[in-house]
Amino acid sequence: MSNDPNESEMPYDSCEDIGTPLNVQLCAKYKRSFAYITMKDRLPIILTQVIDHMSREKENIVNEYGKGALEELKIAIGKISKLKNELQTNKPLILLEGNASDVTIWNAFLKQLKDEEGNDPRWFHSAWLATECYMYRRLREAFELTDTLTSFDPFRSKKQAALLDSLGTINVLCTYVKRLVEQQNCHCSTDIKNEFMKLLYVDLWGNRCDLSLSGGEKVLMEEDPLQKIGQLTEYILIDEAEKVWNTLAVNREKSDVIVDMVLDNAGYELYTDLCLADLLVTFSLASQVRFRAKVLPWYVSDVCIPDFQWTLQILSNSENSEVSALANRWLGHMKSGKWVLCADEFWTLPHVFNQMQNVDPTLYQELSNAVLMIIKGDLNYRKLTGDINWEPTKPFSEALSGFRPTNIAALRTLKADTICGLLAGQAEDTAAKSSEWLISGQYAVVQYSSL
Ligand SMILES: O=P(O)(O)OC[C@H]1O[C@](O)(CO)[C@@H](O)[C@@H]1O
Ligand SMILES: [Mn+2]
Repeated sequence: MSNDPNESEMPYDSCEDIGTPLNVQLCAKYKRSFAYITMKDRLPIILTQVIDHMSREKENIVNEYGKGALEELKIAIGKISKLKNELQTNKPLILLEGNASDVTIWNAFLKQLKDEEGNDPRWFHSAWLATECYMYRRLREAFELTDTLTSFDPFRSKKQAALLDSLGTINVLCTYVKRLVEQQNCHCSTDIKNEFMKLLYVDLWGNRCDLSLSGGEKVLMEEDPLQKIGQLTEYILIDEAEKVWNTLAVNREKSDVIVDMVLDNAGYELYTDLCLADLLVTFSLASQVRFRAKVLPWYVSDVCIPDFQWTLQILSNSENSEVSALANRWLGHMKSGKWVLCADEFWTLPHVFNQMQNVDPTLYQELSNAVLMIIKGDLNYRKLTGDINWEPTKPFSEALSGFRPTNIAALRTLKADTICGLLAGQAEDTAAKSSEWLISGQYAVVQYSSL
């Protein structure tokens, strides 16, 4: 390894052949970690796919964004190739350019991200959470600084295909949910609880469908997700769904009961989010659900505002009359204000959630006005619990490290090597059954922390 901290090097030489030590943040410098595999293999593949997509779709992109887009597309491809090279050769992370509103926060973050020896942050040596978020932000920069491609989303077609490919499952779920919400008066509170639990689990398993883990490949869903719930129970390592229900039940029928849902992936997962959100407002468990989307293309499949709108529009135009009726009902929720769609900058910053109160006090305050915050997915879980290699038995509420805007429910399938809140011996038992238990998406948790 070179002694000159500014000289780039091949990352593989400079990483230690050990796993992540306990109680430190995940980082690609530990070769026996998912962070290392992600930096070395997964992220370069994602960037290559973006470049291939842009080259292949050149004509269509020019048709959509205008003639000037051709030249800017070439320049953007060059920038993304450079970005990939910087990553693969472990260069220092450079500051962001431009006047976008998050640039100052990002650059302040990057400036304080020195390593223990005071060296500049680098792809393989700095916190994985920071470097991976930075990659998506730099990708955005390649389009943001153009005249013609500012609204271009390199993952849009993958997200759209993910929804269209899961229409079979969506049809099945739709028949069930439509009947449920249309017969809202025939349900006693035990029924409502059962239905809530079912849709919560469907929503949980919907998180298996992210496209960043699969390298952009489709993740096919079960034909009938409701039938699968029972078989999947043994894969839920921590199940605090009952506590989530209790929080909602004590506030039922009250006014001003807001539930925030921090969204994760577009496609089938978003559909399951919407089904659960319909149940919440229909059965007076919430007077309003606020969906929290991303402001820029993120981790391949995350929901941005246009993805949310496109999803409702496509479903409302469906030839399947039940699918279109349910989507129209949802458009009605948007119109009436029972559902609100927000996009907040904080979710695409590199900060862990316990920094929200300092970085975005307004968002923290808004979340404090909700009765419950449902946090979807693996990345959000990592940010929620600090992205630290905790002792697996570390209590969930302690791992939140002071982030307590309201009651919190985290719904996550495990796709990164961090976990907390397990019983003694549970991590070892699960690892004995499946060595990939932390990263395969096969296992899940529903974790709850009360205010
Ligand atoms: O969509 P999710 O559930 O946040 O998953 C995102 C993916 O990104 C990572 O957090 C990092 O690449 C993975 O561990 C996970 O597969
Ligand atoms: Mn995601």
